[in-house]
Amino acid sequence: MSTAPLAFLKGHGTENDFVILPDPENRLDLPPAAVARLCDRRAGIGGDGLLHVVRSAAHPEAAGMAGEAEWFMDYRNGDGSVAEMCGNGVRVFARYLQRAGLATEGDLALATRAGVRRVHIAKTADDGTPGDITVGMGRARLPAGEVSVTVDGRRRPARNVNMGNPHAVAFVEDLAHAGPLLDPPQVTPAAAYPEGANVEFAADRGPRHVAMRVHERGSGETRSCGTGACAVMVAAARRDGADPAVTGRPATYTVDVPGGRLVITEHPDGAVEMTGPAEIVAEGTLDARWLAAVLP
Ligand SMILES: N[C@@H](CCC[C@H](N)C(=O)O)C(=O)O
Repeated sequence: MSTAPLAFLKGHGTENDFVILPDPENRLDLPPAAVARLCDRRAGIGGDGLLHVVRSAAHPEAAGMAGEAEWFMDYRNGDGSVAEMCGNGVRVFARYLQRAGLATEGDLALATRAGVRRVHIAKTADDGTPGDITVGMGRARLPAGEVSVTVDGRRRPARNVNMGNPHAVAFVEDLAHAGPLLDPPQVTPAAAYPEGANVEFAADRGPRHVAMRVHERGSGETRSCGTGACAVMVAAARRDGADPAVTGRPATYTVDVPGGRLVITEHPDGAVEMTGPAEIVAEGTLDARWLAAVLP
């Protein structure tokens, strides 16, 4: 049983919110039930997910990246499951490092389960507003084969896009057509997503401008998903005849999410970049008695 006080922070990126647990030497055992309790909005701190901040060299999944990236984002979904990548999480993770004096404005490399991600922290404005953060999200993979998403009894064609984690993107005329999104939409064929799927519903707002809602694997409907916004951008560019690999020109889309706005560019070599805000909203100490009951 752990009784030592434990520091936490709370942050969000376009209202995709996270419990942040700094643990440089990877001393914490974080079983799924403990993560789910920390992310519980009534019985815990509350968050869509958890960012466990660990030195790459101290984590078995990241030690191989330690030469390139000092810090590893050990990301967990709100239900305690592990995910490969979290786009909003990377920005919030970088903001935490900046606030803690472990990173400065400018360039930074972070280790994730999807590989090393390059990050740029823009300059803080004169009024103190922190600069936006740009993340090199890697290349999208578009597995072959048709997929579809069924919600409220209506089946819609979707695009299978992998941004390090799996997404199904369905275009709709109206985001309300996604329904209440209380349950995971059904994605078929299930074999296309052996590890489950994040499901995005996207609607046009103007030229190179879309809006989306998302049901996240392991978290439910959230107010933003960075990898999901990138998946939507990539699917929209293919649909619009703007695939940079074909046109030879970068494509930039604005993606509105319920919690804000992200700007995403795909380059002719396939590299996807996402820019958006990230904010730390609180820091504190977990109650030792509560923690002893939650952590093994
Ligand atoms: N909110 C994230 C994605 C988090 C992981 C996802 N739920 C999964 O299981 O793949 C983002 O901003 O990308």
